[in-house]
Amino acid sequence: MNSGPARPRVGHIQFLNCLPLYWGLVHSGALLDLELTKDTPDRLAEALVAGDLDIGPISLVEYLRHADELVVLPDLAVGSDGPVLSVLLSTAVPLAEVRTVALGSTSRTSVLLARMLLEELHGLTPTYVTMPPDLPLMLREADAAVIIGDVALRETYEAERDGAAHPLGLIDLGAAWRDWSGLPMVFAVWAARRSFADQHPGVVKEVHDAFRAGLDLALGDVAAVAARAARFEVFDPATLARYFTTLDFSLGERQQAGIRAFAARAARRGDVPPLRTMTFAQV
Ligand SMILES: C=C(O[C@@H]1C=C(C(=O)O)C=C[C@H]1O)C(=O)O
Repeated sequence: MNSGPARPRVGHIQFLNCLPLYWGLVHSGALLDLELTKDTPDRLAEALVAGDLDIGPISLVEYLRHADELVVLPDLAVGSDGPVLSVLLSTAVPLAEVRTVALGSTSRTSVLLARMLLEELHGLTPTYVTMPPDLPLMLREADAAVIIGDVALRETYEAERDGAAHPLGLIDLGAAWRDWSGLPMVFAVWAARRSFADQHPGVVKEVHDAFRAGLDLALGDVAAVAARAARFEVFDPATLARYFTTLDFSLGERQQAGIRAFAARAARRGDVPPLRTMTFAQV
């Protein structure tokens, strides 16, 4: 039997932030044409850079570190233009007294954003420790913690529910970035390995089309996506619907300006090489 061409190896962030994309792939049937790997953002970035994945989401900082090996898929990102709800600096002491910060190990971009804000905006010089994303454990070791994804979304909603009784301070880093820079924050983009895109431009276009169409499908029916997702999540449908519509999945001019502003700051600190140009996949 002829083995036929292999399915593209595609990454998927196993956080609620990417559930609308997954819904779209399921409903369009495009999922059948992909070999999908679900994982945390840190591991997906590592796999894409190592060549174990062909296409996938990549934390912005890891993209900036490997921009020469990657091409960006247009019109797709995980970001926010203001509050994001799921990227937090959580504090157990007043901000000015923060001396130690635990950085969640699944994040590359939000942890750097938090460091920039603490050091450059607030003039603090804390010491940092990287830890698994477990907030109570992190705050046992440090005065503050940076968390992303579902863990952070839960903390946002508990803080809203508790009001003044909530024991922790909370800074939404999407909101903090916009206040500081005036721009949207892009936490992750989708990219293909440049060598894969050169060899299989049609496949990259197909995957991009499937993502974009799937996302439009999901965002066009957010109530249904939220209701279905709520069956197996701790969040209620209204909470999920609000989250899915707060996230900014676009990668337009303002989002790209946000990327350039973040990249310039990160490069100035020596955390990433200077960004020359963002090369987009031909789709
Ligand atoms: C908005 C989010 O965006 C993310 C944040 C990332 C990071 O900080 O490195 C990476 C991928 C995205 O999942 C989130 O996870 O809540």
